[in-house]
Parts: sequence; C-alpha cells; structure tokens
Amino acid sequence: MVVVTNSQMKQIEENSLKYSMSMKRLMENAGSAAAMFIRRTMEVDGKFCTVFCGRGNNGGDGLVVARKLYESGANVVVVLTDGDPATDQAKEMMELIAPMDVALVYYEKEDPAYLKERLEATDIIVDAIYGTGFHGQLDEKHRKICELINGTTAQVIALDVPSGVTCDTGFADEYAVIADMTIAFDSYKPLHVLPVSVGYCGEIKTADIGIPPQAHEGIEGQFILVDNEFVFSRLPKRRRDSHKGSYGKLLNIAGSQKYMGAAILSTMAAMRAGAGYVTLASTKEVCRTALPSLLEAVMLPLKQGKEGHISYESLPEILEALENSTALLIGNGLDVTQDTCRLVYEVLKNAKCPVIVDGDGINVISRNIDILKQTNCNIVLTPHMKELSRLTTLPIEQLKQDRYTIGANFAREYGCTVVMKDAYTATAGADGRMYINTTGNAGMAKAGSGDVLAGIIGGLAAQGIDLVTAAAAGAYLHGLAGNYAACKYSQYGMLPREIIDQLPKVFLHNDR
Ligand SMILES: NC(=O)C1=CN([C@@H]2O[C@H](COP(=O)(O)OP(=O)(O)OC[C@H]3O[C@@H](n4cnc5c(N)ncnc54)[C@H](O)[C@@H]3O)[C@@H](O)[C@H]2O)[C@@H](O)CC1
Ligand SMILES: Nc1ncnc2c1ncn2[C@@H]1O[C@H](COP(=O)(O)OP(=O)(O)O)[C@@H](O)[C@H]1O
Ligand SMILES: [K+]
Repeated sequence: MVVVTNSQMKQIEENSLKYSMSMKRLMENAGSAAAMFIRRTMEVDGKFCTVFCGRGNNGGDGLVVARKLYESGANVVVVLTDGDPATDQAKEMMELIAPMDVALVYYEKEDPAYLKERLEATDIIVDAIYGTGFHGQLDEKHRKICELINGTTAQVIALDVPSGVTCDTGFADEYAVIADMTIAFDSYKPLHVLPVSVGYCGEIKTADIGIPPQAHEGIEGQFILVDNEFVFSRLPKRRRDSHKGSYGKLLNIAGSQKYMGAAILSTMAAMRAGAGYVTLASTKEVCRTALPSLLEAVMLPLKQGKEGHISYESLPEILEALENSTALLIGNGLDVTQDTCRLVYEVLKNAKCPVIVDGDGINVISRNIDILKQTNCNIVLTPHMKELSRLTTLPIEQLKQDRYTIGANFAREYGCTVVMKDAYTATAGADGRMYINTTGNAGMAKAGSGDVLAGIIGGLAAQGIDLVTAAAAGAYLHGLAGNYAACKYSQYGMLPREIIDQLPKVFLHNDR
C-alpha cells in the first residue's frame, strides 16, 4: 500500500496542475467524492447534518460536502469554526453555498445553547476543521469544539484527517475528533496506517479526486505497513539441495555473569530463525552454563574480566571468528564496562558483515555515537524508547510525539537501520522508508523479549536476507510468535522463551 506524507501529497497536487487540473477542481472533486461516500453509507435525505469547517482547504472541502448533502435533501448547517475561509478556492466554495438554504453559523458568534441543541438533533457530522495542514496540539477553543463533536451520537465523518491528528506522525491531541469514517483524499497518509492514530479514523475510505496517475510518478511511499505478504514474499523457501553452509553463520557476542539469559535467548532465537550456524561468543562461565540449553550452538568460550564480562583480551579470538561469519549480533547482556566499550568499538570497526547491535551494545554506542561513522558494515540498531533516548539525547516525551521523523533522520545521518521497539515497533530503514509493525501484545513487555527479537533479526541476516528486511520482518515474526505464545500461555503467564517456541508455528503456517 502506498502511503504518502503531507509534503509528498502537496507535490502530487502540484504535479496534477501540469495535467490541466486546478485547485478548485480538486476541492470540488474531493467534496463531491466525500458526499458520495456519505450517501452510499447512510440515508441523507431529510437528515440533519452539521458540517464544521475551518479556514483552510479542509474547510473548503467541507463547504462542498455541505452543498452536495443539501442537494441530496439533507437539512444542513455549516459551522465556521474560525471565521470566513482563507484560501482562494475555499472562498469560491463559500460563494457557491451562500445563496442556498444552508445556515452558515459563526462559531464565536453563535449561542452555545443553540449549537448544543442542534448537535443533539444531528444525524451526521462532517469534520472539516483541519486536514493535513494540522500539526501539534489543539487550542482551547478547538478542544471544546472537538469535545462537542465527540460527545454526540451522530455519525462523524472526517475529511482526510480527523481534526487534531497530525498527518505524518499520527500524533493525536487528547481531544482530537474520533471519527466513524475518514475519507482519505487520493492516497493514504501516515496517520491512516500508524497504530497511534488509526483508532481515531474509524473506517477509512480512499476517494479518487481526479488526480491523474502521472502526477504520482516519482513519488515513493515512505511508510510501509508490514504484513504477512511483505514478510513471506521476502523469506525464500529452503532449497531441497541446500546444506548448513547455505544458511550462513551468525556470531553472537553476548552475555556476562549478570546477564546469562540474554546470551541463551538471543542464540536460541537465531537458531529458530533458520541460521545454518550460530556461535555464541561469551565468557567461559556463560558458555558452560548455556551449553545444556544450546546443544546446537557452537561455543566460543572467552576470558572473563573482573566484573564478570567478556575481557578485552579476547579481541583477537573474536576478530578471527568474525572473519568467517555472515552476520554479527553484539550487545545482548554484555554489560557496560570499560572493557565491553573498547570491545564493541573495535569489533564494529573491523566488521565487514551485516551487524545487529542490541541492548548494552547500544548503550555503549550512545557514549560515543561517532563510532557509527567509523564502520565499514551495514548496521541495525534495535533500541527500545529509553535506549533511543540515549542514542539521540532526546527526551522520551519528544520521541513519542515524533519518533518517525527523528528515527528517519537518525537512520539517514548514521547510515543504519533503526528498529524502534515499542508496543508498536517501527523500523527506520537506511533506505529512507519506515516499516510499521502491528503484531505483538503486552505479554511481551517482559525482560528478555528484546533478546529474542535481536536473535531473530541476527538469524535472518546471517542467511543473507538484506538487513532492512531482516529487521522489519524480524519484528513482525517476533510479534506474531508472541501472539501465539499469549494464546497458549496468556499475556500474564507467557515468557520470552515461549516466543521462541512459537516461532516454528509462524513458519509452519506459511509453508517455510
Ligand atoms: N492535497 C490535495 O491534493 C488536496 C487537498 N485538499 C484539502 O486540503 C487539506 C489541507 O489544507 P490546508 O493545507 O489548507 O490545511 P488545513 O485545512 O488542514 O489546516 C488549516 C490551517 O491550520 C493551521 N494549523 C496547523 N496546525 C495548527 C494548530 N496546532 N493550531 C491551529 N492551527 C493550526 C495551518 O497553518 C493551516 O493553515 C487536505 O487535508 C484536504 O482536505 C483538497 O482541497 C483537495 C486537494
Ligand atoms: N505492549 C507491547 N506490545 C507489543 N510488543 C511489545 C510490548 N511491550 C514490549 N514489546 C516488545 O518486546 C520487546 C522488548 O524489548 P526490550 O525492552 O529490549 O527487552 P529486553 O531488553 O529486556 O529483552 C520489543 O521487541 C517490544 O517491541
Ligand atoms: K478534518
């Protein structure tokens, strides 16, 4: 599904002007298409309809809808929330509606009691206050208006965007309009697919507003909703004549005395994701302890430092193992010590294969972010929100509002892929795209789930699957296996290790 950003939509609109389209025609088409959807979905003739119009082009679309619904027999009132229209084409739409028997009400001048009464009798509300031009938060006046809209029993139809939701981030003001139906003009925008905002949209319809297909040429969708088709069209079936060497070698540098489980979970997950060989490089003690649970893994036991972590003296052995690896996973349960810092930096500088950095690997990088610019390999970072905050030195609150832009900028600046783990994980690809994941559940909010994800991505990357796909597909598989685990063991009772146990079921259901 192609999802275009606000600025891309503006570009498409501008391109369409080259094909004898005009802004006024686009607005007329948008309003007409929206009115048609409304007529198709509900009875309009004789119904009470209230259209809330802002001053921008979204408001102009609303004026067209009002005219069309009036022509279909509805009793229509237009509430101008911010006075007269401000754009040329919206002004023209105002002139067209003026002679009609449609009441035009100025919100500020109107008696609140009349409005309340009108809304109580209203069957259909059209929200044309703000469209793609909105960003940030609603002011007090608009919050009140949205509260009025949300407080009715009428069907609420949002034009393009439920007012109060920001187009590209999906960030919704707490009073944003909650629509029953949103009519997206021409294309889906990020808010129509982002998990944070889809709940505000209700049913989403796309309306053809007459923009010629040529106007879309050269516009590449930046947001991708990861689904089964996306994942399994990219994960090849295993060839009958293949052998273990066909599926790559993952080197997993993980674990310390404090965090042994992280080494076990990540290694196990990588094996379950189909890698040919997985080598666990860890302290002797971790390797010895892990062996009974990791019978199929290769062990690279290393010298232990004073604090129970992998000693820096082990660097030569690690670099030798790295030579033969098709992917590297580094960071799970490593601990942050002087030794592990030096180790991570040196390994990253020497790696030539794809690298996945998780957990303490990320924490170590956050202390010296420029290390990312001194590498010769493709890197995936898998930070949760706190780790992303350390990496970007931005507060979590800001990340929550704008992590798509921030993540994309970070990925571009450092030339890496960033898996932003959260209830809804989003992967910012080094290719400039944003991959949105919707699988997973709150039963996964337990220590160890992230180690499982890192292992899955590492296992996929080792097999030669390109890193962005490995990251986006890994998050999807992880969440789906987590959903199976929750069905079997409940969200309260499930354990991260059971996400790994359910991974085969995900593959089985998809003939892999
Ligand atoms: N892109 C296209 O091809 C078309 C777009 N059309 C409509 O045009 C809309 C976009 O119109 P506009 O760009 O005029 O903008 P909007 O009508 O979405 O917003 C109006 C104004 O609100 C202001 N604003 C933004 N954030 C605010 C905040 N937090 N508090 C208060 N004010 C804020 C903006 O400065 C903007 O001028 C689309 O959503 C769509 O409905 C249609 O007319 C058809 C064609
Ligand atoms: N509410 C949730 N819904 C879906 N997935 C979740 C939820 N909470 C956590 N997860 C997933 O669980 C994993 C947790 O990772 P992380 O916090 O790094 O754990 P750890 O480092 O302890 O293993 C991430 O992949 C995250 O997306
Ligand atoms: K709107």
